[in-house]
Amino acid sequence: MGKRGGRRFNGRGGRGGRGGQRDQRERVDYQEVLKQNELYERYYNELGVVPDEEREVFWGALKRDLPNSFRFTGSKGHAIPVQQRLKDHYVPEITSIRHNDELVEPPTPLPWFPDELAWQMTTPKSVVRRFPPFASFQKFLVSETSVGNISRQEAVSMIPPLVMDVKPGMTVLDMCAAPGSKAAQLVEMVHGGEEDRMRKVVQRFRKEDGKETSPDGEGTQEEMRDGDDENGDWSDDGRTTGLLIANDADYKRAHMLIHQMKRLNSPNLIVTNHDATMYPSIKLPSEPIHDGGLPKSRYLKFDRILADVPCSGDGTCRKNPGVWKDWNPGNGLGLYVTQVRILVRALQMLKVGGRVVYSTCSMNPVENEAVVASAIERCGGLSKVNIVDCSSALPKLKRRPGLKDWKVMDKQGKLWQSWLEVEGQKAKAGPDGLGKLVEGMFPPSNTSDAGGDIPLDRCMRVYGHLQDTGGFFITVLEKQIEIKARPEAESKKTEHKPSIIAAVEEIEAKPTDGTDPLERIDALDDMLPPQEQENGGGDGPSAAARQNKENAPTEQISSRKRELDDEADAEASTKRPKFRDEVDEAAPRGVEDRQVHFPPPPGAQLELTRPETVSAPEPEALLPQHQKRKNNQPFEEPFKFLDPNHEELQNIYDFYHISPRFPKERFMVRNAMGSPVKTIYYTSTLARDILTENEGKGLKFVHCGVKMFVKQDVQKVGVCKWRIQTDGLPILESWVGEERVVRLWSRTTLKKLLVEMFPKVDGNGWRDLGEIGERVRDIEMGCCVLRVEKSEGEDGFRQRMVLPLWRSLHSLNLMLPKEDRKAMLLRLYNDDSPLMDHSKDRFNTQANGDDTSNDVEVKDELTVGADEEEVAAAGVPATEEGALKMEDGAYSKVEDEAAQEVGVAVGVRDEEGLFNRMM
Ligand SMILES: C[S@@+](CC[C@H](N)C(=O)[O-])C[C@H]1O[C@@H](n2cnc3c(N)ncnc32)[C@H](O)[C@@H]1O
Repeated sequence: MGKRGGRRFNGRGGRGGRGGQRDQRERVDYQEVLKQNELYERYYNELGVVPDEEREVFWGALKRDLPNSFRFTGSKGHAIPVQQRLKDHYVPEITSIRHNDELVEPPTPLPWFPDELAWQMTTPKSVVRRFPPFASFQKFLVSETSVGNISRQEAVSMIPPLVMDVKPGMTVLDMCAAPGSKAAQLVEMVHGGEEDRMRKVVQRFRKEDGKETSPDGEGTQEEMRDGDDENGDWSDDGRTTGLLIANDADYKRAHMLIHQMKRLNSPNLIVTNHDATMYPSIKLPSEPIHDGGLPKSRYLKFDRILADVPCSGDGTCRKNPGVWKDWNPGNGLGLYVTQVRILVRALQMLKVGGRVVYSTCSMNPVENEAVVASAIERCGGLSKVNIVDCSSALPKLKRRPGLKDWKVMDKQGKLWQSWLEVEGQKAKAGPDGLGKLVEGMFPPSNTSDAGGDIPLDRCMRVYGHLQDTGGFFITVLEKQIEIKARPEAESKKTEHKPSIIAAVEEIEAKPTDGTDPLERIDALDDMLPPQEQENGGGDGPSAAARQNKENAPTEQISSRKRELDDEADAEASTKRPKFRDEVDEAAPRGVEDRQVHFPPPPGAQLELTRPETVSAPEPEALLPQHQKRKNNQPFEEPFKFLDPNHEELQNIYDFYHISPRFPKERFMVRNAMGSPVKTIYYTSTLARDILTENEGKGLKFVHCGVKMFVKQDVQKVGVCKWRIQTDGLPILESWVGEERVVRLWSRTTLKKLLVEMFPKVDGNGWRDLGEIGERVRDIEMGCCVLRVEKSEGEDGFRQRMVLPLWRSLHSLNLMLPKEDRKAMLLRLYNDDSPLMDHSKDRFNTQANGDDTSNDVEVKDELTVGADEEEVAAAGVPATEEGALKMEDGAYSKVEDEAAQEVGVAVGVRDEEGLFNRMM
């Protein structure tokens, strides 16, 4: 074991070939990778992370392919039917498949994940993709993944959110969140139980109002009383009042995160783009003043924080073969300082009694136990911050205790027992070669500044051989009382060296309007009672930031930055090749790309966040004034909240007969004028307060809000131009008046609506639409809500569903993207037959000259590939009257006589990625 040599890393992925240049994205078969790295193996063997007798199975597991794991996502109500389909249909099907003369092992639930909502499968992806008997299972996976019901996620990566103990209503921060698998879990937790609560509240409200129409007899007063005691978050009519702020320092990755999170449609999510080592304090509205004094500034503190920090990722070698090739001790050493800074900042922003979960997918104690111990020490010791004993959490998860003793390997591969030994060497031979080693990387002594023996054994280590997973490290920290973190300069254990990235970014981020972010940062102390402040309570982010700023005047920063860049370049974080087996057709490319664990050197990271690499920006001079970039940051449209009495909102409320009880002051738009031009978003109250209170103060908000209403053209005066967007429907539907609701009970009817786009309603068409025929014949044109109700019998549904429906002049249409229709057909009816588009029939009939209908012709090919620019070039605004709009798959065709006269079709892809057709 541990010998270098043998087969060279070659061929499809590795080095060699074309002038020695490595193609970063080339696919390599994991089996072909040489799984040897002398330093990597020697280090972990010397540390004794597992007992000698386990060594062989430990390394054996790390050299095997990682099973594929996935999670059913969304609310429970959403996830359970999809999970049920897997259990009832695909597991039995797979159990009977033979591959290479052996029965295939079907997917199995991860024993430690609640409610069997996460599964793992040992059959290689390549087999599932190519072996014909898997075809229908593969189709299921792809289709449910494409609509966001299944999310591929490494099993161990699911652990940190599970031990955070997030309750609905909590305020949660995910400091390093991209690409967002854990953030998705967290946002689901913030919304826990919301569906049930919201429905119960509506039913109670309707009963009180004498309008009870519940067809399924659910939500009796009895249940309501029981429910009131559960889950606690009833203050906003059952909607969750909690918040997740998901952050990533890399602008591009922050957008990857948005892409991942958007499909969860949470109004309780904000995405930010900051360096977590100096995450800015977020201002809250001041409390009302009663005694005539000055309003006191308030800043947000969090109930839960996840610090899933950038790390060397050496626990991911089962799926990132680059680890075998590139592992070197410098990777972990170089990250220690940033990791400590992120954790200390997390602890500063935490409420007393709150929890920070610190995690990495590295097995290296320098990135794990050493970081935890150093952060505790910097925050004032165990009386301030303690490690939570999680031995009773996730009882079926096999794990090992954190290390209390370890050695540190320097960049040359020499192992050091203790800091004393390093100091001895320094005294003898000078610091050469010891540059990265600092005292904090070594095990804390019992007499450490932590005020006692830090119970590092409460940290959790997960190894690959225990449950056939990757390696992972998780620690839960609890804040006992308010803290004032010791500046790094005073902490003899941490490297006394400014974070150049942090310092440069801080200076760049400084608002030009004269508001110094440090003032806000310092003002965090204002949240504390005076005596706690005197006792060292409250700390701004920026013990580190202040120190950096003080220590690093600009010239010094640039020269030191160059120096660090050089150092980091020398360490050359590895950009790994992409291996063939890692390609997942179902998952968005790059989302699971673990390259992040080999973060680029600091200088490169700065580069990554530069707007130039994000997209080719307009030359600054050509941009309208409100779009000029500030501080070299990419431009983000502002978040502007609508006046609750805005005429457009009033029209919407009137048309849909929305209950006045549904809040009106949470609607916003994303344009500088603050006018509802195209899309109206909905946010929670706390998200709104944060966005408005911090506007123009240097905070980099990059996403918030759920699309609730989208404007489109209509065929008749009086029809509301604002359709309800699928994203916001679950939040709003219960409050929409019966006047705009269509109810459906039969599976046969829904199937027809899913398979057929634009079924005819006029003439005798409505007669083919089953139990909804008369209702849709008579309902006013425009958008309405289709309620699929629970009912008994073979043709009934066991789950209720709500879908948006559009009634146009002659036809009807479910406003669902094609992938959603197909996924539902597969899940509910095991049907993957092609969809039928009746608007095309009408087009053909008209073309043959034997149709008298007024419908407007639709030709698919005219829209495909067209985008907004084309419309702009054609001089037709996207929402111009007379337009015929068509969504990509979600046809919301508006048949308009005026449009017919235009006679030219132009396709537009709007901001939702949907096609709008202009005629
Ligand atoms: C291990 S990944 C996070 C994975 C993520 N929690 C998930 O579950 O999908 C670390 C992330 O930290 C980000 N990052 C690196 N340095 C950072 C910093 N100083 N502040 C905030 N984010 C940082 C990287 O861009 C990367 O996306």
